[in-house]
Amino acid sequence: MIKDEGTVLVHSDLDAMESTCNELHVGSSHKGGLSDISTISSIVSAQSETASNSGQHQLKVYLRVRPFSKEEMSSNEDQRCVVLESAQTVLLQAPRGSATLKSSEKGIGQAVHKFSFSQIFGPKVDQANFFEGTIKSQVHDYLEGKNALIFTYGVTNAGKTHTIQGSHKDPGLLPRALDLIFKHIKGKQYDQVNLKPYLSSDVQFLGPDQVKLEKSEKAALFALLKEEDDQHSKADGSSVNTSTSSVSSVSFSSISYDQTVDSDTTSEKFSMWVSFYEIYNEAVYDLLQPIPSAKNKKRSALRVCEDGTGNSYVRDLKYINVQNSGEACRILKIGNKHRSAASTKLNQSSSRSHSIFTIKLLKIDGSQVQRISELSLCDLAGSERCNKTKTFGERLKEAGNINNSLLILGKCIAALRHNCSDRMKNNYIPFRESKLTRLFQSVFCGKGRACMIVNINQCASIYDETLHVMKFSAVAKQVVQIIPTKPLEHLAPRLVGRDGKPLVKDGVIDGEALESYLSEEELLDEEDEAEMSILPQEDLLNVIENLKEKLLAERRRNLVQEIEIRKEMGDAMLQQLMESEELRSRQMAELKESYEEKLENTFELYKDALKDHAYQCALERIEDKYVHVDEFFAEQQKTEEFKRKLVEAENRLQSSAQRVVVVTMESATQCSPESLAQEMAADLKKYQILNEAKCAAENLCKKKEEMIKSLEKKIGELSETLQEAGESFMEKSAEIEGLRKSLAGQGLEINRLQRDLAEKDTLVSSLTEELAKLSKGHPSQSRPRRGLLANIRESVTSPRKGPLGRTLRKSVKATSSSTTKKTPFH
Ligand SMILES: Nc1ncnc2c1ncn2[C@@H]1O[C@H](COP(=O)(O)OP(=O)(O)OP(=O)(O)O)[C@@H](O)[C@H]1O
Repeated sequence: MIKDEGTVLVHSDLDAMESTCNELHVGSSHKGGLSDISTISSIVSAQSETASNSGQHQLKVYLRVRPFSKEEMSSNEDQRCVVLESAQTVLLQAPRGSATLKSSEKGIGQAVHKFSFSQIFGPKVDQANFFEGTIKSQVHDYLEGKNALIFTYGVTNAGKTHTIQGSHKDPGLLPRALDLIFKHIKGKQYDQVNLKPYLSSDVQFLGPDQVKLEKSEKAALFALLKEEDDQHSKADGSSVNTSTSSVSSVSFSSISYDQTVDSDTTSEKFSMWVSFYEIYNEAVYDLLQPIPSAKNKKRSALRVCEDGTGNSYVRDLKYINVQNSGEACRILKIGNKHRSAASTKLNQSSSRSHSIFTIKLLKIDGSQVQRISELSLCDLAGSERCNKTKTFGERLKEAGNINNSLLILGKCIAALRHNCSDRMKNNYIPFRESKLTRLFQSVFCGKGRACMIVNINQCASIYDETLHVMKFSAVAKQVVQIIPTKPLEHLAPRLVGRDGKPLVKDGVIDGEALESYLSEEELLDEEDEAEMSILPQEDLLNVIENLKEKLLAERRRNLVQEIEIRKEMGDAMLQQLMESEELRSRQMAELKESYEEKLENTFELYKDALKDHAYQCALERIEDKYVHVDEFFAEQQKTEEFKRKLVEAENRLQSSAQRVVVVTMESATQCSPESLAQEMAADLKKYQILNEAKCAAENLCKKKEEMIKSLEKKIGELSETLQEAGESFMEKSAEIEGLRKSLAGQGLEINRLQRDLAEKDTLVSSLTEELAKLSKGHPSQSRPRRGLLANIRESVTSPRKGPLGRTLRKSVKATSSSTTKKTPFH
């Protein structure tokens, strides 16, 4: 929050601040330009640097905005891309022509982005205020024994080297830190050179000859600088004052602190050692190592190793004892001369490597080293893109390596952030994928506090890259480091002898401790063999004895590890088998159920289909000539009625005919022939009517009989159809029966498979028991070792043929025969 011009109230609750990049819609004004805010941020005190007591620290991410150079000022570029809103927030507004603006116009992303930082330092902030506002408190913590890592991140030409090193007149963070440290230890310096940092965080006790060697190396290094200076001055044709004072004049006369030096009342002493190396094209080079004069001779790269505690260190890296800031500056100068720099399109002298300057401070009480603390300042190479910098050939390869290691750094930071946001998750952090992250790993994992300085320049031409850097930093800001609150005194460094063996108070070599202390890389390798050949015979024998012991111990460790791995693998296999068996039986049951269901459904479908079919057929056949049953019965009744009437008519006809005969006979005797003829005509007429009725009735009867016959025929056909339907139903039932039988067969197959599985279960459990017996025979060591992965790989890829496998079989035999006789490893 800006109180008034020139004053800033530091946000009391940094955690509450927005820590991610916020995308805003265009509309924020360009008002309140940089100069207003930059003057404000310059006086921010180190109050915000207070570490939390909980041991959790949000990664400090500072932003430094470089001022425009004269050329940039006079160019026509948009100079309003970066707007400092407050001491913690900054707006980035995409300039015309930038890819970001083009994308936002297409509706992808926004044109304005807002970022927050632990603290923002504008272009007018000078080096002294920047130091005060950023790492000064961390340097104080370092003097109290806390490790620290400070690294700068940004595109090329953004001011990273300027921030870390500065210039002779305007020194940067490193010279200021050195100066502060020397002021703090003034009068308490350990004036001997016999205690030297060793491996990652231990101390080596040097013998007189080693001390001599150290001194001569240092003198040679300084002589080299003098020589080079002489050569340069001859080439320049200027005269140079070669006295020590002239060299130490490189030190920072401009630095002045109100630092009261403690009076030397205690027996505490401090010894300071510095190293300077670079990571160039994924290879580590010692910048304090003279560059080979022969043109075709290459600099030798150093190896990154891990000590017994898993911390990475650069093997054979030179550490030089420095007594004052002048000497430290000369070391920095020598290293800078050897550093890989080149002229790129964007920067006249662009650092093409990541350079790391490390200061190790030993706190010594009497002859006891109480603690060792480490401060590293890392100047990362620029994160530019190749097309912007017009890089080709070697430059392109450099850019590729730079971008790759920065990409991995980004991945590590993102994974750390992810793990912080969800404590339950423990995502893999790819520290081992680049040398840079390997060396940063221990700090990020709690060995010390890290702090990131983001450098940007405001040029519109590099806006897209700058935005990328800002997004990276937004992620970094969310990383929370968990640092043990215990002071480092509790972790007093291990003191080792001249040949790297740990020393105990009475001077006796502790072989056991040594064995567990040395890393795999410290075991016999080609270089060791080469070194051995120049030792006297007695020493050689000792070395051989020592190596034999180490080898034995290593073999035992490998054996135990292999047994453990095999046991783990056995358990895992068993688990997998059980799981797959369970899965299979579940699948079988489900399959059975689904088959049964399908069969039932098909059966029902067939049944329905048959019914439908029969019904349809019957319907089709009777549809046209359908006669209702009631009608049929009515017709039958009518026929019966007609038949009855016909019989009656016939009877009546007969009786009439008889009467006619009688009457005729009577008439022939009694009546006149005329009346008789009339009567006969009338009777004949009656007879004719009756006969007609009879014929009609007979025709009707015939018709009805035909109808009955056709209906009987239809019924016959219907019963035939039903018969056919019944037969097809029987066929389908037989089919269903067949399917049921095959299902029963499958059930038997499942049972057989289950029996097989049970047999395999017993086999696995017998194997597990065997393994358990084996592991009982060999007490396990759960300490994880480097090379475990190699062992696993070996045992997984060639468990029978691999050397580890052979070792196991041999060792198992040897162990089983010897366990009863002796226990050599206890
Ligand atoms: N805060 C600043 N004040 C004045 N000048 C600065 C500032 N920061 C950087 N410069 C100048 O800008 C130029 C580029 O800076 P520098 O070489 O430090 O960039 P860099 O980020 O280290 O680049 P590279 O990654 O290519 O090495 C130098 O001339 C430097 O003096």
